[in-house]
Amino acid sequence: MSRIVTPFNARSTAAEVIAGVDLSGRRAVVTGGTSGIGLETARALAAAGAQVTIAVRDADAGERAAADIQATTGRDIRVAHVDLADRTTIDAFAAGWTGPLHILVNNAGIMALPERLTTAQGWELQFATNHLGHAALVLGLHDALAAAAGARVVTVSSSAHQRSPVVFDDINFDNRPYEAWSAYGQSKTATILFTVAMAKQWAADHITANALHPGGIMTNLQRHLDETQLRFVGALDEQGQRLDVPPGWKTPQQGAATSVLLAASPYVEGVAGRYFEDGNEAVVLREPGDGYSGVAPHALDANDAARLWDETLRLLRR
Ligand SMILES: NC(=O)c1ccc[n+]([C@@H]2O[C@H](COP(=O)([O-])OP(=O)(O)OC[C@H]3O[C@@H](n4cnc5c(N)ncnc54)[C@H](O)[C@@H]3O)[C@@H](O)[C@H]2O)c1
Repeated sequence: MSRIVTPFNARSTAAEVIAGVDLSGRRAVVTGGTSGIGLETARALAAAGAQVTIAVRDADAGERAAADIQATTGRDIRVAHVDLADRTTIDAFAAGWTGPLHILVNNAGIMALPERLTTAQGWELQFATNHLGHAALVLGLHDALAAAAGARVVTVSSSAHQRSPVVFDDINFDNRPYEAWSAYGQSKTATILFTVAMAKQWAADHITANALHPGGIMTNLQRHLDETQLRFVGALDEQGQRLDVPPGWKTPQQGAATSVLLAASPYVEGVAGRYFEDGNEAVVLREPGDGYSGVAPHALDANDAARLWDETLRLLRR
């Protein structure tokens, strides 16, 4: 399998990646479309003509985001209530969806919670939100995706997947000390493994699935980082103020570019089960890596992907 290379790079914006693409008549769902990368992803898809629904936890924030996108694109945006840590809202949204769904962007996420929090089911919150919630959503929307005959599922992972494989024997940190980055990393590895499995499981339905790292983008995501951590990643100026775009980081419009590429670009037509960054397929690393670029072998392992698919279905049946 040769590596997919496009004309785009780390500096490309969502608007540049989607220029010339007409999404009229296509329907798209973007989770977490209220801020950061999701907001810019929804905006770019809407600007290209798609009928976009943002699936959001906070309805007021959703309405504000929809008004913002409408003001810049002239397109109506639908807002749906979906809390990815609350199964009932996911199931209600999926059950209420009618007709084909052409694009699903699993974008919402939480990062590096300083303490171990769990859902009502006892699932560690980052695993529950970043992976299980999206898995329930994707599975609930399967028939709508299949009906689109060529649907694309795009999942926003992170280079932080390099920090941990899925620890199948103790996913919820019941028997090991909780560590924020291991928990986030595990959840993001799960999103890639699930993508690999989905691409295989649903190939006959003409549904493609790919995952990505968006780059470093200063958003609400970093709200759990303390000053030391923010300083370590270069996110503060000399006065200790957060920089909008620290050196080497991206703007939200650049951060949305790889999501939009995978959601709509002809450059990746038919491509499935792969992991991208900076608009191109990432290099597969020999070992987990430095946490910045490339994809770790533990995130593409076919056996772990099949195991996670089965384990996810089992957990969601509970
Ligand atoms: N910003 C970065 O540097 C960076 C780097 C790597 C990966 N990512 C990933 O990019 C994605 C988008 O993050 P962002 O940087 O735009 O952050 P953000 O905080 O601005 O956006 C995250 C979105 O997810 C939503 N969300 C969180 N929990 C939710 C829940 N339970 N149900 C529904 N929605 C929920 C939030 O409301 C928000 O709209 C995340 O998956 C994140 O892990 C971001």
